Amino acid sequence: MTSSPRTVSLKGQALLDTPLLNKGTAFSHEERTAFGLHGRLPAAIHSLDEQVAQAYETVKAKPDTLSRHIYVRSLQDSNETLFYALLERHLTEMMPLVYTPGVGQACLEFSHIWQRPRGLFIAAEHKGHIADLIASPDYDKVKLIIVTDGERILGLGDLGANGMGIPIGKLSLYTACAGLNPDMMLPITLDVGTNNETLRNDPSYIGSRTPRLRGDAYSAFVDEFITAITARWPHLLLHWEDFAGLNAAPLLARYRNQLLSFNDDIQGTAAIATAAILAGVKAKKERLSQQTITIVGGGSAGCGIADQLFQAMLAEGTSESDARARFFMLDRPGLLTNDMPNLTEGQKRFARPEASRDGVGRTLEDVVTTEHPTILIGVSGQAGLFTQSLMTSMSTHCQRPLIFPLSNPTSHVEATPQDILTWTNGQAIVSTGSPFAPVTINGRTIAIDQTNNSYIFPGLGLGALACGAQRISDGMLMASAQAVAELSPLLQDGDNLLPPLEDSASIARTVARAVAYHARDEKLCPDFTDEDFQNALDRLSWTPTYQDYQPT
Ligand SMILES: O=C([O-])CC(=O)C(=O)O
Ligand SMILES: [Mg+2]
Repeated sequence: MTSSPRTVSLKGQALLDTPLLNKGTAFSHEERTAFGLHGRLPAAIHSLDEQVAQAYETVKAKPDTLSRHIYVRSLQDSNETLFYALLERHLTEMMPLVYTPGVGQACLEFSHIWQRPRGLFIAAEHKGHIADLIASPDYDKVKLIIVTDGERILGLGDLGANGMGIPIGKLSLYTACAGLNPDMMLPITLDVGTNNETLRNDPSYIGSRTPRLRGDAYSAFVDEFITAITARWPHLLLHWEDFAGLNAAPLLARYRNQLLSFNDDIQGTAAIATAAILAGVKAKKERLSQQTITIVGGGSAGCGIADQLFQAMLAEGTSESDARARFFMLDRPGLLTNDMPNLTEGQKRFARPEASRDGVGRTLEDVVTTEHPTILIGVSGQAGLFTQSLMTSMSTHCQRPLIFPLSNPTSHVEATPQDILTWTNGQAIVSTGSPFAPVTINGRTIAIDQTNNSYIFPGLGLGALACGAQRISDGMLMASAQAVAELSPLLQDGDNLLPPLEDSASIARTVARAVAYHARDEKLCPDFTDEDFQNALDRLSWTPTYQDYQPT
């Protein structure tokens, strides 16, 4: 308990129903008297530590991931201090529940497990009235929004309004990892319909049962949303999440200079993949521009990763044409080539100059056996794509190939780390997007790195908000990648590419600092001193502890 009591105006049930103020059984006898809580609460009085210990036991006793997810989410909706204390103290165990893979399952079941509103569902029928939806004083403190339209939820595809689980889960990591105050966050789902027939036919589906808005109607809707939020919160950070490939990059390009915003799947994923690869390449005492990089999946993540690795090669002094030649990008038609119709702008940048066979490109097997990639990245959403023969081929041509099956959640991974390490006889440096248990191979136990944008976005957001940046530049993202790369245990004789997740708080601070100082160098924010920056971090920060309350 802190010494200076907080003045609280709510009383009775209203106080217990406010998750950021509720303490449950931790209300003291005096507080129960002052706020009319006697009888509304059972007799026992517990400390936060006791509550966390009890909640932890309850989580462990649940039979499966979904029930654990439902339980921890119910804590968030009833007592956020307890929820975040639990997350912070058991981060590596709790993250897979509130985040991938648990959140993937929760999104699949979202309509069935939905109990209490959190965040905003802005539906197509609200067109013309979006400003009214956000006018409430309830939203006065908002500084950070994660928005999705639910069309590409992890590797699970179009989940419509069920995708709301993702902004909720990702926002909780801003607090659990970077310490951002949860009272400044708002998860938003743009419910523009869904093309998922199964959902539309599910009587319990909570979203709009219409086909997705497309074309001009979609653009006008998002435009109204952006106009409304920038008028309401001029200093907002908007984090775009899990939009489908056809919209993700165009939306980012359209708005990234209009407001402080980034797309986590394109830029956050790219930054962490770059961090892990830079660390791996440096540990092998090689240069990035010497690598041959195969990326399977030409969606937002694949194109984002290619762009950022390309920039990192240029920074090594390589020419544009030499750098481009290092990339092989594959998608559904196989190796992407210039002559293919309907390539996205991002794919065009990495399509190869050779001719396809009537729109069909070379297979992944062909590319691996003939081009001898040293780095293989899977962002395809297709489980099992990295076969044994492919992995053997990778390790035949490269002593220590970097193999990153990054698709989420776990069920969509291109190959499990266990299989990859077995098939390559422990030669591969493996990193996944979702969490995996350590693998023992040839008597050596290897912890599997999670090359997930959760290493980047909490610190990126914290840094950008703290320095008051006007926008998020490519340079700020590269600074975040370099900051994480420098923390790599592999560079200090450790086994892993990335620092452990338990260090998330200090990683987020390091990333925040790198991002903010880079923004200052680029003159994207007002000048600041170290002390200003520290004060700004403190103003944005929150720790899950209980304060004493006194009534107004
Ligand atoms: O949510 C995650 O774990 C990473 C991510 O952004 C995605 O897979 O879309
Ligand atoms: Mg995502």
